[in-house]
Amino acid sequence: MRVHGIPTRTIQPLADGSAVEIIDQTRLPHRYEIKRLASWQEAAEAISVMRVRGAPLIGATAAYGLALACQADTNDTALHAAAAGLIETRPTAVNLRWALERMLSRLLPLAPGQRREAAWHEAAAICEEDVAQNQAIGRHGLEIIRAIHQRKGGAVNLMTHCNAGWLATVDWGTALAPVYAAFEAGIALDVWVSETRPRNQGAALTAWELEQHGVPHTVIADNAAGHLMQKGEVDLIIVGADRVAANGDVANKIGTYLKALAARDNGVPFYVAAPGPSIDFRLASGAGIPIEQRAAREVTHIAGRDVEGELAEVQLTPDASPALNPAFDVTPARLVTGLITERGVCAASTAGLRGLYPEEGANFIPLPTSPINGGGV
Ligand SMILES: CSC[C@H]1O[C@H](OP(=O)(O)O)[C@H](O)[C@@H]1O
Repeated sequence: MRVHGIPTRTIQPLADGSAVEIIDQTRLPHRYEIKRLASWQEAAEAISVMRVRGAPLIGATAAYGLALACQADTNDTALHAAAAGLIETRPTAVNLRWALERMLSRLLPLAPGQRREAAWHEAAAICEEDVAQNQAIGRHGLEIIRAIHQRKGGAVNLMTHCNAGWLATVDWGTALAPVYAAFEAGIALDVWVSETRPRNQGAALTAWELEQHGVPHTVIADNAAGHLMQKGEVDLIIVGADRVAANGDVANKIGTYLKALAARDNGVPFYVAAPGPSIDFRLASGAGIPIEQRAAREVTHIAGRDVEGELAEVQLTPDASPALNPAFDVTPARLVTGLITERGVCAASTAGLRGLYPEEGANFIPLPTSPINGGGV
C-alpha cells in the first residue's frame, strides 16, 4: 500500500540477498522506521517482539529467516536449528509452521550448494502469493460490502478488530482488503476501528494505515463495540484470523470472541477473512489451537507520544497488581457468518472449507510428523 504516497510493502528483500528490510511496527504510528534483518536470529527477534506481526507477515518473515540462515550455512543441521528457533517465536498463527514446513520441504531435498538461491526464491514466492491471495480476498469481500451498500442506500459502517490490514501481511491485508477494494470502487464506507487492548494494534496500526490511504474511520474503545451494535451503527464486521481450524473455529486477537457474541445478539454479519495458509487443515477444532500468553507488562503499561512529541511508556496499574495477558481467543464457528478466503466465501464449517480446498480433504487428520524438529504447532 502507499506510505506518504509511495507504494510500500511490509517486508522487502535486498537485491544481494544479504538481508530484508521491514517496517518496525513497534514504532508506529508516531515513527516510521525501517529495520534491516540480516540473520534468522534477527528475524526471530522481530517476530517475538512484534516488529512484524500478523499471521501472513509472520509466515513471510520466518520464510526469509530461513533464507537468511541459508546465506550463512546451508547444511541440514543449520536449517533445522533455524527452523526450531523460528517456530518457537509465536505459537498461535499457523502461517509460521506452514511457511517453515514449505521452506524445509523445498530445501532439504536439494544439495546444499543449491539451497541459498532456492531459499531466496521460495521466500519471495510466499510473499508474492500472499499479495495475490489478499487481493482476491479483497475482491470477494467487496461483493459483501457492495450488497450491503445497495440494500442500505448509504455509507456502510464496517467494524474491525486489531490490525488485519496490509501491515499484517506483505500487502493489501486480509480483513481490510475488502475495505480498500470498496474504497477504490467508490463505495461510501466508514470503518469503526476497535483500539484492541492491550497492544492497541487497532488504535496504532489500523488507524495509521487507513489514514495513509484516506479511508474514513473512527477509533473506538473496545468496550464501545457492543453499544454501537445495539444502536444499529454497525452494518458489518470483518476480522482477520491467526488460525482457522478445519471445522471453521477461528483463533484471532483477544476480544474477537466478545465482538462475535455481540454481533450475533444484534444480527450483525460477522465475517472472518483468512487466506489458505491461515487455515489449519490438520486441526479438527479450535480447542486445539495454542493461545499465546504474552508479558503482563503489555497490560500494565502503555506506550505513546507525550506532549513534547517524544515516545514514552507509562504505567497504568498499581505496582503490586498482577496482570494476565492471553493474546488470542477462539471464536466458535457457529458465531461466524462466513469465511472470506482467496478462493471465495464459504460457511465456517468442515464442509465449507472442503468445498474450497478439496485437495486438503485427505489432511483433515493430523500428520504423523513435520519436517520441523519437534513437529511444530
Ligand atoms: C491477517 S492476520 C492479522 C491478525 O494477527 C493479529 O495478531 P498479532 O498482531 O498479535 O500478530 C491479530 O490477531 C490479527 O487479526
